[in-house]
Amino acid sequence: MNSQHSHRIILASTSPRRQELISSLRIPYEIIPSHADEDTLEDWTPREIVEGLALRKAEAVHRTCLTQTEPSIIVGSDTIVLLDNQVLGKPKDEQDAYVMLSSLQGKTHEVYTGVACIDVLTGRTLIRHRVTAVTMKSLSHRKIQAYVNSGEPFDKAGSYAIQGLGATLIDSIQGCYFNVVGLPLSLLTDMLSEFGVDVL
Ligand SMILES: Cc1cn([C@H]2C[C@H](O)[C@@H](COP(=O)(O)OP(=O)(O)OP(=O)(O)O)O2)c(=O)[nH]c1=O
Repeated sequence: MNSQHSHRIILASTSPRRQELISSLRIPYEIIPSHADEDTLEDWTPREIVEGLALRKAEAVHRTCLTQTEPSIIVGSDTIVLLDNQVLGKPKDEQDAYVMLSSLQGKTHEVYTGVACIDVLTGRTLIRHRVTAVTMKSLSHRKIQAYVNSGEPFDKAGSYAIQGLGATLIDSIQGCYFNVVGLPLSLLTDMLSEFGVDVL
């Protein structure tokens, strides 16, 4: 085994975007989808939501790996959009996606992503988050409806995907792009490094 990659990475996620992003790190990994519930309390701050849910996803997978003897790091992650102190998750339906995009257009919002890493053998846990500011262009009703009709908003926090057709809706961002897509690679590699796993 390469000493750089002394641990296998276990991504606790069903998100195809996160799977694609982690594969770009070129380290050995496997996917174990986490089916943790995503309920949160009313008084949680955005940071508490994304860090709490990232940890819950990683812990749910950790419970299934307790007998494992191979050194591994479990990675859980959660993304929300915050506009004027209001949390926007995934849209429930087309109407919900339309309303979210109408409120986001022409304004700057924040995307929070939490990342939790658990060392399977020792239980050592690190939890962090990143924030990226995203400014959306002013959009006509026709454009918003056309984007909703594309089907892309579903399954995406805030009802858009910056990595897809949604790129055409964005004016600018400040901060990590990968944080918006759902897995801040620069933060994650810093965290992995603290476990002795160096990507480069
Ligand atoms: C803002 C934005 C979000 N998203 C996605 C990333 C996440 O998959 C999703 C937020 O939902 P999450 O609940 O964070 O993740 P998930 O349910 O898709 O996957 P899992 O919990 O199994 O890891 O929104 C984009 O793909 N592009 C974007 O531009």
